Amino acid sequence: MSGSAVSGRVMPEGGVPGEAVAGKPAISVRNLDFYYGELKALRGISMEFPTRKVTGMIGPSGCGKSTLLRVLNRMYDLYPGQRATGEVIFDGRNIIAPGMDVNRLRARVGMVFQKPTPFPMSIYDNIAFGVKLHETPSRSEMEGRVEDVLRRVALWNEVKDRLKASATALSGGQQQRLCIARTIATRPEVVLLDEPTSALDPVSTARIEELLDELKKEFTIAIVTHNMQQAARCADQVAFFYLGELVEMDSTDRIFTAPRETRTQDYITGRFG
Ligand SMILES: Nc1ncnc2c1ncn2[C@@H]1O[C@H](COP(=O)(O)OP(=O)(O)OP(=O)(O)O)[C@@H](O)[C@H]1O
Repeated sequence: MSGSAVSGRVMPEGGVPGEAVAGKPAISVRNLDFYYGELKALRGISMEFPTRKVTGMIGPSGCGKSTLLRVLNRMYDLYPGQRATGEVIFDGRNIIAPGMDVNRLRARVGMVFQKPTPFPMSIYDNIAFGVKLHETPSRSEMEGRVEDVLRRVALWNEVKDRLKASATALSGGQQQRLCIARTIATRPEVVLLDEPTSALDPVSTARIEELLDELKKEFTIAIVTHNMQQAARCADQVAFFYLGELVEMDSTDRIFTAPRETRTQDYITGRFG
């Protein structure tokens, strides 16, 4: 076995999980703990999210995957009693330290949720709304931006004649693509996706997965999924979590063909979870 055991966790040769996948990290997590009141939901997480790669996050229900995503753009700040310690370095700064402009952070580290969550407004305004929070583009620039992001999520042809219609009238798959368009419209560096296809049919799921392949040319992506095939298809590296700990993270091939840890092997072969 290559790699070294650190605190009961197996790391790739030479250091922090994530370094096995080449490239400069967009986000580096160091010794992160997270608490919901008294409950410690994340324990000593250290990992890298390589730039313009897809990091898949897997593990049984309650192991802390969504919690980690919520730390990466400080979504937890909205809830009293929730706190993080350690370091999450993004663009040279520890984003969980006080003094961070969290609104700006959330534009740079965008999030897409499990259930499509379009705002109750038009398709056009769903995209324009977030952009206007951070920029003041001219009307024609905004129109160009809306068209561009709708094309990139392969929704333009379906909606170009009804941009002023309500987004809530779209199908679930269309709504999720709109939510991804809305997220990338603020030109983030990182896109976080929390089980983005679990509420969608197989055709819509396939379209979102194709889209991820396109998006990773431009964005660093972290995706939580319960679907092993999806992780295998989409991710460059996969992190397996169990009871709030990062058990193992490595290239997707390695995790699915030769995991170092028995718990990872048991999970990916369906023995628990
Ligand atoms: N708002 C909350 N208040 C208190 N505890 C919470 C809260 N949200 C999550 N937890 C707890 O934190 C732990 C991690 O939960 P989290 O939702 O991150 O897991 P998960 O791996 O994303 O699970 P799932 O796959 O079911 O979405 C669990 O023990 C959960 O019960």
